[in-house]
Amino acid sequence: MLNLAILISGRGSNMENILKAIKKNKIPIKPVLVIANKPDAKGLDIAKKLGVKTEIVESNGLKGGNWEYDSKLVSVLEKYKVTPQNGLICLAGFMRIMSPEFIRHYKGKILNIHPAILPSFPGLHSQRQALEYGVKYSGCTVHFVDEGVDTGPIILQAVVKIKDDDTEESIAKKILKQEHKIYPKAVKLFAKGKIKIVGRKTIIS
Ligand SMILES: Nc1nc2c(c(=O)[nH]1)N[C@@H](CN(C=O)c1ccc(C(=O)N[C@@H](CCC(=O)O)C(=O)O)cc1)CN2
Ligand SMILES: NCC(=O)N[C@@H]1O[C@H](COP(=O)([O-])[O-])[C@@H](O)[C@H]1O
Repeated sequence: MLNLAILISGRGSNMENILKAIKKNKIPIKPVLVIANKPDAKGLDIAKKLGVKTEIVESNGLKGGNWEYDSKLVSVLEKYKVTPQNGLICLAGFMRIMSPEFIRHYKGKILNIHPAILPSFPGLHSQRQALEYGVKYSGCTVHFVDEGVDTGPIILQAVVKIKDDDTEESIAKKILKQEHKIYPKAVKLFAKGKIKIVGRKTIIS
């Protein structure tokens, strides 16, 4: 069975949702670790209450895309036997760009949830980008993480309608509801070996 590590920076609602779905739906993957890059990440206590080990690997001002930081992550991940051979890493509100070295080390073993229908509105504050652009629909995307920002092969997407009286907060709230539906589904598909990467696309069996 694969070992799962979930990386967070804050609230951790996607992490919590994945852990509860694994237990409730008997998803064949073993959650062994939650890592936060911020010591005050609220999700850490939630993970502990759900019986999952936690570690803090602080950024200490190191910019994203930095192997000095990511190499520390790899040491912790391997301590918990989350290796390229038997591991899956889920980025869940982990607000750091992963370095090319980290991506190469865990090639095809890193997923991310993004609060927009990629390739629209990559990067930060995607819900605000959607509001300011005036789109009528937005949503969320689970994708493989590659060396680009939010450019990896897409696994699952879900759509929400944007109404004229929506705010950044109300948009984020309804997108998050969809995130909580598709991320556990993507973890289940990966754990069951149902996802095949073909070029820059995925084939789901
Ligand atoms: N190599 C990749 N790393 C990450 C990806 C990815 O697609 N490729 N996805 C992100 C998640 N994410 C959007 O979904 C995202 C997270 C963070 C940033 C960003 O610009 N971070 C800044 C710091 C911001 C901060 O500290 O608040 C940075 O890292 O310098 C953009 C997109 C996860 N990583
Ligand atoms: N660009 C990355 C990004 O914006 N990620 C977003 O951060 C939130 C984390 O919430 P959570 O901590 O409650 O899971 C989620 O909405 C996730 O899509």
